[in-house]
Amino acid sequence: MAAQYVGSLYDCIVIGAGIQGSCTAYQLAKNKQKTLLLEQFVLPHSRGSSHGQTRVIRKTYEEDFYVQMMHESYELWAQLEREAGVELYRRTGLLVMGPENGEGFSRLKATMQRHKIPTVFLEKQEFSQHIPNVNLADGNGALIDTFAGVLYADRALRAVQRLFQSCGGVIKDGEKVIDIRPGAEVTVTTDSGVYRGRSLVITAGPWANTLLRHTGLQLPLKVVKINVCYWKEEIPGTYSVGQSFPCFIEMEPKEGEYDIYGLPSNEYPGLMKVCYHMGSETEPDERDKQTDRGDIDILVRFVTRCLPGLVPVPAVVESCMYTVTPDHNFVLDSHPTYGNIIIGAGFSGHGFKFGPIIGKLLSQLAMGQVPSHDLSPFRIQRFQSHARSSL
Ligand SMILES: Cc1cc2nc3c(=O)[nH]c(=O)nc-3n(C[C@H](O)[C@H](O)[C@H](O)COP(=O)(O)OP(=O)(O)OC[C@H]3O[C@@H](n4cnc5c(N)ncnc54)[C@H](O)[C@@H]3O)c2cc1C
Ligand SMILES: O=C(O)[C@@H]1CCCC=N1
Repeated sequence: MAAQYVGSLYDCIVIGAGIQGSCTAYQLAKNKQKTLLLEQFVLPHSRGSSHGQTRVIRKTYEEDFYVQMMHESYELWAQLEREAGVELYRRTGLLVMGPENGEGFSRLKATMQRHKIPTVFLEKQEFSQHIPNVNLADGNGALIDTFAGVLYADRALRAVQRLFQSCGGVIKDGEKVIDIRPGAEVTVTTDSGVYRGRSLVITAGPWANTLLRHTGLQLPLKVVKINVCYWKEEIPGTYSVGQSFPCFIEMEPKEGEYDIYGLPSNEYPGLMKVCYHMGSETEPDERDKQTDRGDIDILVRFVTRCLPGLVPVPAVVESCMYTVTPDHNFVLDSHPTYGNIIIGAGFSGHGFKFGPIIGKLLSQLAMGQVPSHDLSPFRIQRFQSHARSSL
């Protein structure tokens, strides 16, 4: 057999140049680690989870651990803006509407108060004065997280990748990883090369399990296609950033249904993004064959009831994917058998805002450091009854 050429040794190889892999690679390079970032598609691309113009950023979480991570993530986004010299965040506020006496909404209110997050609690009588052109459902309460806003996602991803390269990091795009050989030095084979790393970070989004198979591990991840819907304003500007319209989340619109969320019209003038926080299962490489529109039916009913200034038929539908864990919490952990393989996965449709802090935490794991936040909610061990390991 012909000897295969094995390329130079990196301190760390990161697989996947979505927001999590790119932020991790940047943190590693900033810490003087010789780092290679591998991406299967030619960049930029729209086949994973990090593309598109906008994402919501907020501290509005029920769980203390997410709020604590978001405190630092906001600081790191601001630092990225300074380093890159581009605007990545626009403050709009976030309106949260939810069953006033429901468990989720009550927990959210309590967490906001406990963490002293600047919040306006809206009484029913004053709701339409503060938020015109929105119908608050009977039985719903409302609050505004005043520092929440919009992240410019595509711009942020490009900025982080640029900063990574400016620290000496190497990006090889259009190179699909086809094999991983664990060991003291991990060997990573792509369709056009072989690389070695002292550590490996797998941040492959919807393809996480495809790659983890090479390491004998499978996680309970469900990949779903999201129909990203934009809706036309009857009167252009009604729900726009220019009119200070906030992002919003409606929690549990109906029993058994997932949240619905929206962002003010901005990237496509006259169109507001309103989406359902779940989709139908898909294979990541077969996304466009998944044509279920049940989520769009739910959105049409919601827009008709709640947002009377929008035409209740989506004007633009784009596609994206979530990789969802059973508890909707992330996976941030070392591989159970190979301590130098680090996994960032299962971001469950809410990971973008955490990109910089996740990058910091995964890089700390890859460098063998103690992570600066408690990662116990994100351990693989919590899936013990689900995880299928062939090791
Ligand atoms: C419609 C939508 C709306 C969202 N809204 C929000 C929001 O408002 N706020 C928020 O915080 N989050 C939001 N999210 C979630 C957030 O965008 C994701 O959690 C985040 O982008 C996940 O990033 P990732 O890097 O894990 O995955 P990806 O972006 O999918 O990156 C993984 C990368 O790995 C590459 N890869 C996979 N396999 C290989 C291989 N074999 N070789 C080389 N490369 C490989 C892929 O090509 C891909 O580029 C939203 C997501 C969607 C889809
Ligand atoms: O993560 C977010 O903030 C958005 C909006 C709520 C549902 C999922 N993504």
